Amino acid sequence: MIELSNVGKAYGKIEVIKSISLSIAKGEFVVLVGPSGSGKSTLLRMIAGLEGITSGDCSIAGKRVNNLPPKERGLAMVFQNYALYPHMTVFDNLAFALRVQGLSKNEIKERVARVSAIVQLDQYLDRKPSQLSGGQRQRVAMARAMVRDTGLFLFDEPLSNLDAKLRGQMRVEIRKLHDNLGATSIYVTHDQTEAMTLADRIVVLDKGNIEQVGTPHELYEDPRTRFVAGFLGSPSMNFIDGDIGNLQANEAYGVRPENIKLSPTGEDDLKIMSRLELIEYLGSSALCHCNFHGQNIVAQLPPAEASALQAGGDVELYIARDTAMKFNGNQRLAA
Ligand SMILES: Nc1ncnc2c1ncn2[C@@H]1O[C@H](COP(=O)(O)OP(=O)(O)OP(=O)(O)O)[C@@H](O)[C@H]1O
Repeated sequence: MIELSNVGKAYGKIEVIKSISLSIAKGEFVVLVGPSGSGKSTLLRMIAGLEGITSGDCSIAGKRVNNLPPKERGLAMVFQNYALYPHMTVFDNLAFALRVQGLSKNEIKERVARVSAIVQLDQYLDRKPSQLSGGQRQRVAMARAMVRDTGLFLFDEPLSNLDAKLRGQMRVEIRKLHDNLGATSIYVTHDQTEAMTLADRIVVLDKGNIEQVGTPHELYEDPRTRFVAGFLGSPSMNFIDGDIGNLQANEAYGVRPENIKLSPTGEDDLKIMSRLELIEYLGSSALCHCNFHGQNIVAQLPPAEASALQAGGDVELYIARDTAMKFNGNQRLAA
């Protein structure tokens, strides 16, 4: 559906996208994730036609689109901030593009009903934008892009201004809509939870390069670099160096918080004597923030185990060696 070959973008001498190649199949939900400034939005806007392409080729549905204006690319872009028509009701804001397309009244009503239910605004169709909260306005904006049903959606952080609960609900609804329409979607976020839960495949970007591409499971279980290992997973992976195991200079262990235990797991554990500084209760688990020679180590424990501990005391941590990854600099080493 989308083919990027050696696509690059430079502003003057500064290369913000460096020769990226990526194929996206019809029906896929691909999430571009990375820290601020990694080039996610720029890459998405290049696909949309809102930014020029400095080098390489971008094709959509088999057609090279490098020089095609956004309108002619057959896609809908869902932004975080998307202007609404202030004098029109929510219904008319949503129906506007469909009327221009010449759809029948019934078809328009049906599509508006479906999409407004997804964004939980079906009660507000008669209101004007000025009578809505900020989050509601944002959802109208999203719905307005989605109602067009172009088969290809580009999302740029559409949920970032919403509260956590609504964000969780809308995430599920976006994924359902994608599945129901058989659409192809590319979704930009810096939120690793959104990436893990929404994506068929995640593309991790750093400094304008692709660090790794894979399913959420592959990237979590088998990250190729320390950057990817540290970026995906919440709470994030601990990196521990110094006098443990048989680490060489420049090497570190990577240990997920859920793999740290308070009692031995076998013969060959990594053992860490640390100082417990703080316990954070999350309800279904507790995060124990421990200090090992100045390094913060987070262990995720069942609340009952954590409640037996005292902040300020020493605590011995055990890590099964086969759950620990090893890194040299940014590179993952073989186990
Ligand atoms: N018009 C411009 N001129 C020069 N540099 C730019 C321009 N637009 C963006 N950049 C730079 O390109 C890089 C990538 O920006 P981009 O917005 O794609 O990052 P991002 O990963 O989407 O970040 P964020 O999560 O903060 O939105 C940044 O370093 C940014 O400063």
